[in-house]
This record gives sequence, structure tokens and C-alpha cells, in this order.
Amino acid sequence: MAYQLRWGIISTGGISHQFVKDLLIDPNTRNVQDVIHKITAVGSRSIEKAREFIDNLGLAGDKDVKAYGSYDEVYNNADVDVIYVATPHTYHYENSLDAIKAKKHVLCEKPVTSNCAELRSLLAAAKENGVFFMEAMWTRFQPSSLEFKKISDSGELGLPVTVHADLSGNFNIENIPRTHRILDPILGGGALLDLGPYPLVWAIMALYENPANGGTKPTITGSILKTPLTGVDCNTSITLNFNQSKLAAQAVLSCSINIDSMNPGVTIRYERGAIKVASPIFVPKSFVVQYFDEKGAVTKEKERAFEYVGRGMYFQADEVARCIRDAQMESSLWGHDKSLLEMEIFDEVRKQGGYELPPGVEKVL
Ligand SMILES: NC(=O)C1=CN([C@@H]2O[C@H](COP(=O)(O)OP(=O)(O)OC[C@H]3O[C@@H](n4cnc5c(N)ncnc54)[C@H](OP(=O)(O)O)[C@@H]3O)[C@@H](O)[C@H]2O)C=CC1
Ligand SMILES: O=C1OC[C@@H](O)[C@H](O)[C@H]1O
Repeated sequence: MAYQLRWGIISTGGISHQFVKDLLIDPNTRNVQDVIHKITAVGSRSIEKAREFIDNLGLAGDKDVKAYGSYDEVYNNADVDVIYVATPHTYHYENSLDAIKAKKHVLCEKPVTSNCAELRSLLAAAKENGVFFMEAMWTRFQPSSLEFKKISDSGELGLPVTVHADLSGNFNIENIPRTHRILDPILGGGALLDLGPYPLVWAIMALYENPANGGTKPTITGSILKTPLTGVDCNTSITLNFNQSKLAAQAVLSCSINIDSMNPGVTIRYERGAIKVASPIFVPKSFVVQYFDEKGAVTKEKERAFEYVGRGMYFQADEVARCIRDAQMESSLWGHDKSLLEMEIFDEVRKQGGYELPPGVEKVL
């Protein structure tokens, strides 16, 4: 019989809606029979918004789904196994901590916290309370990523040499309110924390996770151009050097909030080929593998394409359900070490680029 995981949803914003919509899709459509998902509680700062959210998702007739005008009531609901945290970045720490203290498992949106110290504190609390914790790095669980990993790690193209990855978005920053989460430093605004996780996940998959790397951390160089509108980072670049005896490879990553991404969003060059990942890089539906001859000319090209129902946010939820069912405290695909590496890199890039969040916003320093 399928294992049922009962979800409490924290906040009623854009991504919560997308996530719940996906959770409601029959797992059989993606050939999954071992786990199923059920929404049992939705918490908002306003009870009206919680009710409207439930209504808009067609759940108003389901007596098992409770609407709450506070987040605490969701954490304290005995019919909730796991909390999905989808508030703005700088609230992830306090919302996740409250959930953990109520002994709930947690799936927390990216970026997992504002900084590495907050994440370390959360992981200690999760361990102490015996609960599962994962950053919602949904890209890592896409069928395209799983297939990419097989090819990348197999060695059929040789070792990876460079990763170029960009995720940008034109947020029309001149014309949106300064309080929008992408512009407001109080909400952790800017390109790095919002978009940075996605170019980085490709560097982590291709280089950090490569068997030849053996878990070695990279050296980090970062550069930030801030917008005078609010002082958040507008254009940010990161260079990561993975340099040890078995692997010498470099990732060049970038993200911007005032231009659109180009296609392909990611190119990974190997000793004997390349993989070009289609945009959007957070949920790519295809990639192209190129095989080179000795002179670097393309001898063969193969495309891999992937289709499924919905947006594909349920693949990470299936992983959460399996981990909780099997009493695992973290995922083997997107474990705590990778979120820690992400936050260490972002801390260092913010330090080098001189981007500090306003006093008091980072809860642990
Ligand atoms: N995985 C993905 O593809 C995506 C992930 N995200 C991540 O999800 C998080 C939320 O993003 P998104 O849904 O776009 O954001 P929204 O602004 O659409 O929603 C955030 C929600 O958080 C709640 N909230 C609590 N405190 C505040 C506050 N002080 N200001 C504003 N809202 C607050 C509100 O819900 P309420 O009023 O109900 O309490 C609000 O609706 C971000 O961290 C982002 O990085 C975002 C987009 C895509
Ligand atoms: O997670 C995300 O993915 C898509 C982007 O458009 C969005 O700003 C970001 O939060």
C-alpha cells in the first residue's frame, strides 16, 4: 500500500499555490505508486487568505483540509506530518525552526536560509528533535537532472572541465514596488539569494558530486553589482575552482534581476564533449549531449527530452515522502552538506561583494 504523507503549507503566495497544485496531481501520472500526498492544513497571516487559497485549489469541499490564520496552528496540528515553508527568504529560518520545535518534518524553499549560521542552527535543531529537513531544491529531482547525472558521472565524455550557468529574470525593477521580495533587502532581495541557487545546483551536480571530486569544496570568488534602487545585488557572478589531484575544473555562474536568461542556460564542457541544458535551468525539459573528436569537432549529437503532467514540483515531494517513510533525516540526493555548501558560497560572495542585509534580518550570525 502507498505511504501517505500529510502536508501543512506555510504561506499562501505564488510558489505555495504551484506546489500544492502539483501535489494534487495523481502520482500514477508520473508512474509513482509507493507514495501519495495529502494536504491537511494551510496557514497564512490571514484566515481569509488561507480560505481563499484552499478554495482556489478546489479543496474547499475537503473537510480534512484546515485553514488557519496563523502559522503556529499548522505546526501544532496533529494531522500534519511535514511542513512546506514558502515565505520570503529571510523568514525561512524562523518558520522552519518553529516547525522543527513542534516536531514536524520540514521541506523549506530555496534559498534555505539567509546565511550558513542560520542553517547550521536549523540542522542542529532538526537533529535534536529527530526530524527530516530538506531545502526544496526541486531541480535536483527532475528526470532531466537524474539522466544528466548518469551521463556526466559515467565518464563517457571524460572529466568535466568547465560549467557555465546563468539564471536571470527581468523583474522590471524600475517599476515594481521597493517592497517587492526581489528588491527589498529586509526580505533578502536581489539576484544571489533568489536566482543563485539554480546556476549553483548545476555546478554542484556536475563538479562537486562528480566521483573524481571526492567531496572536496571549491575556492570561491564573487562579484556583485548593486542596484541603487534599494542596494540589493542586481548582477552577481561566482567563480568556483575545484582543484585537486583527480579533478581540475571551474564553474562560472551568474544571475541578474534586470535581464532575461539566454538559451541554453547551462553548458558543461568535458574532455571529450559537452552537455547543453535548455532554459529554464530550474526545470529543464531537455538537454543535448555533444561528442567531440580529438580536434574538438562535434561528431555526434543526441537530445534527451522529458515530458510529465504539471510543473514537476512533486518529484522533490516524493523524495521527502520516501525519506520520512524510511526514517531518514536527510535526502541522499540533496543532503544537508549541499545546502551548507550553497550557504557558505553565498556568504562568501556577499562578503566579497559587500552586500549586507539590514541589521537584525539575519537571525544568527
Ligand atoms: N521553487 C521555486 O520554483 C520557487 C521558489 N520560490 C521561493 O519561495 C519563497 C516565496 O516566494 P513567492 O511564493 O514567490 O513569494 P510571494 O511573495 O508570492 O509569497 C510569499 C508569502 O509569504 C508570506 N509572508 C510572510 N511574511 C511575509 C512578509 N513579511 N512579506 C511578504 N510575504 C510574507 C505571505 O503569505 P501569507 O500572507 O499567506 O502569510 C506571502 O504570500 C521564496 O523564498 C522564493 O525563493 C519562489 C518562486 C519559485
Ligand atoms: O525559484 C525561483 O525560480 C524561478 C524564478 O523566476 C523565481 O524568482 C525564483 O524564486
